[in-house]
Amino acid sequence: MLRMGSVQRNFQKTMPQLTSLLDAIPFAPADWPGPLALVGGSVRDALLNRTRVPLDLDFVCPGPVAERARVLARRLGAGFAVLDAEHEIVRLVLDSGITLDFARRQGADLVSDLARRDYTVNAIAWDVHAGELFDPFDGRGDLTRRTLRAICEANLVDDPLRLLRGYRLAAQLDFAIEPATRAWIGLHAHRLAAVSAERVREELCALICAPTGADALLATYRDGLLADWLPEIAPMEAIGPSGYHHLPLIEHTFEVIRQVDGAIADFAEQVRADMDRQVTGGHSVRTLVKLGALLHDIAKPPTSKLDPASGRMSFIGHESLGANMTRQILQRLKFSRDEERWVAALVQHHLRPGQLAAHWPPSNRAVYRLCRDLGQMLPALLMLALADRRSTLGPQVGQDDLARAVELTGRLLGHYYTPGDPLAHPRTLIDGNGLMAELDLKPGPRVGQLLAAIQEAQATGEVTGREEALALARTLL
Ligand SMILES: Nc1ccn([C@@H]2O[C@H](COP(=O)(O)OP(=O)(O)OP(=O)(O)O)[C@@H](O)[C@H]2O)c(=O)n1
Repeated sequence: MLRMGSVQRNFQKTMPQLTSLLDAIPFAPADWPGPLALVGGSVRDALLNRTRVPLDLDFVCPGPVAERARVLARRLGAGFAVLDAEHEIVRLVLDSGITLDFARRQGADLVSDLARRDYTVNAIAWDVHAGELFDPFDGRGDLTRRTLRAICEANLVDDPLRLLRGYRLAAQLDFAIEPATRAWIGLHAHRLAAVSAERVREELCALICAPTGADALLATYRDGLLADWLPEIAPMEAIGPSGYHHLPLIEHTFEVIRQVDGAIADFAEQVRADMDRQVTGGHSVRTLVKLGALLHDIAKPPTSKLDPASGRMSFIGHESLGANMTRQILQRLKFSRDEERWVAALVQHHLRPGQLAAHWPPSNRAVYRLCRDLGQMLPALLMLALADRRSTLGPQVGQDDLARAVELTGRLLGHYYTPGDPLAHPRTLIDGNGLMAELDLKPGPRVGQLLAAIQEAQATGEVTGREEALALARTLL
C-alpha cells in the first residue's frame, strides 16, 4: 500500500476521512500508466480541514487513464461516465455519492499541469503513490495567509470563468483576494461575456449562496463582471433612498440578499428544510429566494417617475415589469423553466405580504388569495418579503412594522403547513365534472370561473357544503 511519510501523516491528521477513503481504494502503482495525483479543491479543503459535501476527488495521471479508471470502476462497482473524451476526463460515482474524476495530466510533468490551473490554493497535489504533498506555487502559504492568488494573469485570460470563480472561492473560503489578482480580474472582467451561460450561472448561484455572498456579488458588480450578464443592475445606481428605503436602491438590493438567511433562520425546521429542497433545474429554493432578492426591484429604474406635487418618486407597475425582466434574465442564464417561473413569481408578488400586513388583521379572503396564487412558492415569497422588510428602515416605516411582518409570516406559514387548512388547502366541495353535470354546462372558462368563486366563498365561510356551492354557482349563472 502507500508509503507512510511525515507529510502523509500530517495530511492524515488534517483530513482523516479523506486518507482513509484513499486507503480503501485499490490504487496499486503498477496498475497505472504513471504517478497518480489528487489535485484541486479536495486537497485544498483537506488542508483547511473543511468538509466537502458532496465529496468530489480529482485525480490526474500521465498516459492513457480512461481505460484504467474503467477497470477501477468495475472493481469498486461504481458508475462510470466519460465527461470529456478529447481531454480524457472520466468520472466514477461510488454508491456513497462520492465522485472520483480521473484526467490525463496536462503538460510534461505535474508542475506544468499545476501551472495551468487557476489559483495557487487549487494547485497543490497529493501524490497518491509516493504519499507526498507537492506544492510548487506555495499554495499552503496562501492557505495560511487566507489569500486567493492567481497563478498568473495569462491563466485568468485562458479561461475567464476563473475571474468569477475567484470571488466565489474567496466568499466560500472567507479569503481575501490578493491585490494583484484583483487588479487582473478588473482588467479582464469584460472577458466573462465569452463564457457559456451555464458555467456563469453555476458560479453565480454558488456565489450568492456563500455566507458572505451578497458582499462578494456586490464586489463582482463593482469590478465590472456583471456588466454583460446582468446589465439591468447598473441603472439601479440612479435611484437614491426614499421614504421606505433608508439606503440607495443598489445598496438596499444587496442588503435584502444579506437578510435572506437571517429571515429563514428565525423560523421552524420545516421552513428551513423547505428552503433547502431543490426545484427542477437543480437549484435550491434558498438560491431562488436570493435571486429574487437580487431582482425584486429590478424594474424600479424603468418605471420611476417624479411626482411634482409631493416631490417623491413613484414606481407604478414595477413588480409586473420586474417579473418580465426576471424571465428574460433567467432565460439568458439558461435556468430551467421551473426556476424561471419561481423567481418571476417572487418578484411579481413580493409586495403582497406587506399589503396584507398594512390592513391588520388580514381578511380570510386576502389570505386565501395569496395562498392560491403562490401555492408551494408561498414560504419562499414570505422569506423574500421578510428579508425586504428587514432591510427597509425609511422615515415612512413604523417601529412595529417589522414585528407585524414577522407575525404575519408566522400566521401564513401556520396556514400553509397545516394539512386541510381551509384557507391554504381548501377541500374540493365540487369538481368541474360535477358542476357541469349538475348545471348542464359545457366545458369552457366559465366552469373554471365558477369553481374559483366557490373556493373563495368557501374561504370566507359563505359556502360550507356541496349544496351551498351549487346554489352559489346557480346565482352566478
Ligand atoms: N475554471 C477552472 C476550473 C477548475 N480548475 C482546476 O480544477 C480543479 C477542480 O475544479 P472544480 O472541481 O471545478 O473546483 P474545485 O477547486 O474542486 O472547488 P469546488 O469543488 O469547491 O468548486 C480546481 O481546483 C482547479 O485546480 C481551473 O484551474 N480552472
